[in-house]
Amino acid sequence: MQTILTTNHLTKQIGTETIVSDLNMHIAKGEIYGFLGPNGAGKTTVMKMITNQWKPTSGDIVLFGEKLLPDSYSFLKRMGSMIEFPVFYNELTAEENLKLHCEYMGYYSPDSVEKAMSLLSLSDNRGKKVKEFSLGMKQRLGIARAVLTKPEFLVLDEPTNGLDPAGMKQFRDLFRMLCKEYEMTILISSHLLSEIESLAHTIGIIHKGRLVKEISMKELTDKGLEYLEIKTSEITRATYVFTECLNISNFKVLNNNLIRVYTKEATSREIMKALTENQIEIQGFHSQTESLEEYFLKVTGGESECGN
Ligand SMILES: Nc1ncnc2c1ncn2[C@@H]1O[C@H](COP(=O)(O)OP(=O)(O)OP(=O)(O)O)[C@@H](O)[C@H]1O
Repeated sequence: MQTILTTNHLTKQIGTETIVSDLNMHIAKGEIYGFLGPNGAGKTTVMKMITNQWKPTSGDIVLFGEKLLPDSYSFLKRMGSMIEFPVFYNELTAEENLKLHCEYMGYYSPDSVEKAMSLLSLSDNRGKKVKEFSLGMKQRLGIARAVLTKPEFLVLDEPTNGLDPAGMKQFRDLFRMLCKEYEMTILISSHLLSEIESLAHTIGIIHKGRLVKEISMKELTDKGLEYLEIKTSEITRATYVFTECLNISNFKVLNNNLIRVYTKEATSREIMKALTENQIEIQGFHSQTESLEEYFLKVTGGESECGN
């Protein structure tokens, strides 16, 4: 599997504050990588370093197989990005802004501007000055500019900001299409779990500047987020049975009579059998599936500010 981007111990300090810390991220060619984290986690900072806007304090970034250096301008031609709020020449029209970007990037393809505007449903507004654009329209124009030169790698920072639900869905469909038909690799940040869940092949979860988890959606699904919740007044003995008899390490004591066991290491039948054989009184026993949202809260220590 070819890798488009790897970061090695990527760290960014501003003043005395470490905003991104020892971050090791891996993005495979052709995938949509969902970069998930609560507000202020460090997503934008990482994206600014990847797009060479900010220099890392330490660590490095390997992009398209080569180390990114402060003067690595050629890489940028292979990338499209929209980070934070897109900025345009407000007195120029949407079409003029896009044409200008093509010139700036040295990209000459006669129908690219038209195509990008049509992909983003902007064709009817081509002649409108950007200063007359709504926030959602600017966001569309930002994506149009990012995809204009058919980049291999697209870096999008919370691209659905300012969009209504129909617009969000349209964007998701567009990203899937760009990935599948244009073979673009896409890094997309979000604090909205629902957005990432249905889109990404891999998710990286950042929390307080650290990548706390990087996992493929397939692995996440296969791993199974199914768990059993067992109610018993004999928590200590039950945990002993898990570790000593069943060799289960993935469980969590929720309170003094409730325990949650992630069931990949043993079947629920085996768990029930072992508990009853050890004369542990079971007051409740049921299986549930953890949502990605719960998973996210778990790995970020329950401090997420996420919402749907
Ligand atoms: N120029 C700066 N100077 C000092 N601190 C900064 C600067 N830019 C960002 N930070 C701080 O770095 C941390 C990470 O910010 P960043 O914007 O990367 O997070 P984020 O995950 O993109 O958040 P959000 O989802 O709110 O956009 C925050 O605590 C922020 O206050």
